[in-house]
Amino acid sequence: MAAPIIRVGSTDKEVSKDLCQFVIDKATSSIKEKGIFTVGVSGGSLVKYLCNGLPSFTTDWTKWRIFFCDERHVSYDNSECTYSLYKTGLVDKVGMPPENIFPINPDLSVEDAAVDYEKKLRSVFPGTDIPRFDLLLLGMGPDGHTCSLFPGHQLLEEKTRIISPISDSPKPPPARVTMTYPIINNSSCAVFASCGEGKADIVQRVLEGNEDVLLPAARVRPTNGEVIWYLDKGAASKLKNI
Ligand SMILES: O=C(O)[C@H](O)[C@@H](O)[C@H](O)[C@H](O)COP(=O)(O)O
Repeated sequence: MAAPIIRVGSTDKEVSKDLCQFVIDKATSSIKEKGIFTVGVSGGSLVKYLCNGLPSFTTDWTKWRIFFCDERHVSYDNSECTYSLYKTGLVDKVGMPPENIFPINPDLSVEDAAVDYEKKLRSVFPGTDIPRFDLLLLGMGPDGHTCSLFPGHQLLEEKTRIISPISDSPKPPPARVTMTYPIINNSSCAVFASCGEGKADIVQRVLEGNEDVLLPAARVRPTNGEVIWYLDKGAASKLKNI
């Protein structure tokens, strides 16, 4: 895999604008090429970056298929529910058909919700052993986690399941459903967005560190794909090689 591409904006607002432009360009080329755009989104600050920027763009929203790189296993009316944040912040705003976004079912147990979600996901990628997303949009926590894949967790070693439950997430809430590396590293393009000086240390460790135990975000290395980092000046402030 080629080295990650790093794009630095002066503020988080500029990161949001540049990131959304990139997402729209990806969608445009995927829709032109295949008639569909498959994208995975994450929670946390990424919700703000995408929902503040994407609604102002023109695209054929009917051709989008939005999945979740991870989701908290909480009811839809819980403020922690990532799906509900995108439903109100993007889907309803742009008039996207609600059937084009695929939530995790909070009424099932976390294990059954993961199985149910994988079935829904595979229905959009018929005939493929491991679905290949056009784009995965990721965040990274201060400990280097991404999706709901946390340092030292046995899920980092998952080699067969593409979607897995987790019930001991160190980042609350504890119960979640997450993509695993087999599907993440089969994507065409994985994009991280991180802003703020609080992320500077972990960004430097992930992008320039040579730690023998790779941090979860550093393990995102699509076999036939690219990794792009959208950072603001604060998050990039400790990088030496840019
Ligand atoms: O739902 C979640 O909790 C996320 O998917 C999680 O992986 C998030 O992306 C990181 O924790 C970074 O979050 P921030 O960008 O808000 O620090």
